[in-house]
Amino acid sequence: MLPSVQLKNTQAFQNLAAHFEDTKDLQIKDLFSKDPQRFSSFSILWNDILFDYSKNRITKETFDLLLDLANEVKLQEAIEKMFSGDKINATEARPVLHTALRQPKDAVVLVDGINVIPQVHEVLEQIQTFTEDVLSGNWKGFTGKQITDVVNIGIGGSDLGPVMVTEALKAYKTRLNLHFVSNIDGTHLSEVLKNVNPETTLFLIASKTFTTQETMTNGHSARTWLINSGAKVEDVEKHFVALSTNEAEVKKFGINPKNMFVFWDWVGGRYSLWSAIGLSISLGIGFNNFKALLEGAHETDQHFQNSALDQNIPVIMALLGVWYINFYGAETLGIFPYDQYLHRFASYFQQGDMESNGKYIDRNGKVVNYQTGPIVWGEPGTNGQHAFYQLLHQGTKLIPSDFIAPAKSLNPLGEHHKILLSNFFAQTEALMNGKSEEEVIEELKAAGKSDKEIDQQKKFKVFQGNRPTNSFLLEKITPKSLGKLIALYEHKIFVQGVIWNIFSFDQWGVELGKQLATVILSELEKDDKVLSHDSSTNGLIDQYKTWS
Ligand SMILES: O=P(O)(O)OC[C@H]1O[C@](O)(CO)[C@@H](O)[C@@H]1O
Repeated sequence: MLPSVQLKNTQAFQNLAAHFEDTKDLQIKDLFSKDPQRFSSFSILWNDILFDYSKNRITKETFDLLLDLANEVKLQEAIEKMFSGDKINATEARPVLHTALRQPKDAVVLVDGINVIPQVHEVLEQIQTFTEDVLSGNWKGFTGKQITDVVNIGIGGSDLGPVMVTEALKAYKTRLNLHFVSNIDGTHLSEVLKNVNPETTLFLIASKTFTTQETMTNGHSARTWLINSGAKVEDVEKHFVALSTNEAEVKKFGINPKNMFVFWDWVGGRYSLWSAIGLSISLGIGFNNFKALLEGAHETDQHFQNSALDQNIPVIMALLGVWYINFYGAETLGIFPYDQYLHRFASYFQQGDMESNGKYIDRNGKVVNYQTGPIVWGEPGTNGQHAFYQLLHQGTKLIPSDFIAPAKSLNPLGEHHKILLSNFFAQTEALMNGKSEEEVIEELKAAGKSDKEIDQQKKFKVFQGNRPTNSFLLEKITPKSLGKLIALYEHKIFVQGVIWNIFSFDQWGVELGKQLATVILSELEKDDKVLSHDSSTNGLIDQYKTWS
C-alpha cells in the first residue's frame, strides 16, 4: 500500500496556502527582471530534452514548499513501492509495473516472488520474430500473398497509445499500412474495410480483458468480413492475432493461442503501449524502433527513480500542476505540441491523466475536500493559435499549458520549421509578458492612428499576461526521445495521484455507463414502450424506436 496522507492536513499544504496568499499577485515577468539567473534556476537540460519551467508563477520559496509537500506525502517511498512491484493498485490488488516492460533483460522485478522480466523479454522476442516474419513477407494471407495492411482493433488503452505513437513516428514507417478501429459505431470498421484487401490484411485484436464490448463486436464483424471474402474458417489464423491477458477468452473468440501475445494484469490498460499492445507499433515502425521507444522510457524511469526531487522532471511537472489546481483553482491542462506528428499526444494523455486521476474518493475511502486531476486537452500549434488561443491570452480562465517542440524537423521544408518554432517561442513569451495599455497606445501611435481610433481600440488590445507555461524543447522526435517524453507524463500522473492521495491505477468510473448500456441494449431489442427509466431516458429510447 502507498502511504496515505490527507493533503489538507499536511504542514506543507498549510504553508503553501499561506505562501499563496502572499504571492498570488506576483507577475512572472517581474520575477525575470529581478533574477537574471531565473532560466538556469528553473530549467533542466536532460540530454536531448530541455525542460524549461521558469515561466511559472513560482519563486524559489514556492518551489521549496512544493518540494516539502512531496516529501511530506512520502513521495520517494511511493516511487520505490511502484517500481518494486508493491500492490499499489489496491482496489484491484495489483502491482503497477509498466516500468518492468521497459527494463533490460538482466533486471529483476518480483511479483509474488517471481521475476517477471524473463516473461517480458520472451514476449518481446515473440514480437520481434513476428514483426520480421510479416515485414519479410514470410507470413502469408489465405491466398499466399504477403501482408500489406494491419488493422488494430482495440479501444482506450488498447488503441490510443499505438495510434499516438505510430502517428508521432510516422517518419519511421515500415512498408505496412496501419489502421485503427476503436469505435463501436459500425462506420469506423466499415470505412477501414473499404480500403483494405482481405487477402493481405492482418487484424490485431487488442484487448487486455478480451471482453470489451466494442472490441469483441468489431473483431467478430472483421472475422465475418474475412470469411465472406472467401477465406475458410481454418484461414482465420493467418489473419487474426490476439494481444491480451486472457487466454480463455482469446480461445473462445476462435483465435489460436499460438497467435496470442500475452501481457499481465499488472499492466494498466492506459499504460500498456509498452506491452504486447505495442505490436502494431512494432509492425508500423519496425522492432528496433519499438525497442528504442522502450529504451527511452526506461531512461525516464531511471531519471524518475534516481534524481533528487528538485531535479526530477516528472516530479516538478506534477508539483506545478498541484500549485495551479489546488491553489489557483485551474481546472485544465493544455498540451500544445508544435509538431504535426504529435497531433494525438494530448488525446492520448486525456485517457492517461483523466482515467487515472479523475477521482473524488481518497485512499481512505473518503470524499476529498480539494480538486484532483485536470481536464487535459490540446491540439498541435499553430492550428491551436488560430482556434482557441484567443481564450488563452484574453479569456478569464487560468490555463497552465505545456508547449512541446523538436528543434530539428523530420521534414525540413524551406522555412517551415523556423516559422513553426518562432511561433512556439513567441507564444510562451506573449502569454507571460502580455501587453500593457501604455504599450498598446505607443504601438497605435507609431502606426499613425488618430486619437479617436486609439481610444476606441486601446482596451481591447491589452494582454494581461502572467499565463504560466512549461516548454519542452526536444532535439528531435526519435523513437527514443518520444519514449522519454511519454514516460515523463506517465510519472507526472503518478506523482499527482500520490499527492492527492487517490488510487491512480483503477478506473471504476467507467463501469456504471457500461452496466446501464447492457440493460438498455436488451430493451432496444424489444418493440414495447420503455417505462423503466426516468422520463427523459424513456422518451429518448422511445423516439429512437420510432425512428430506427
Ligand atoms: O483493453 P481492454 O480490456 O479492451 O480495455 C479497453 C479500455 O477499457 C477501459 O477499461 C475502460 O474504458 C480502459 O481502462 C481500457 O484501456
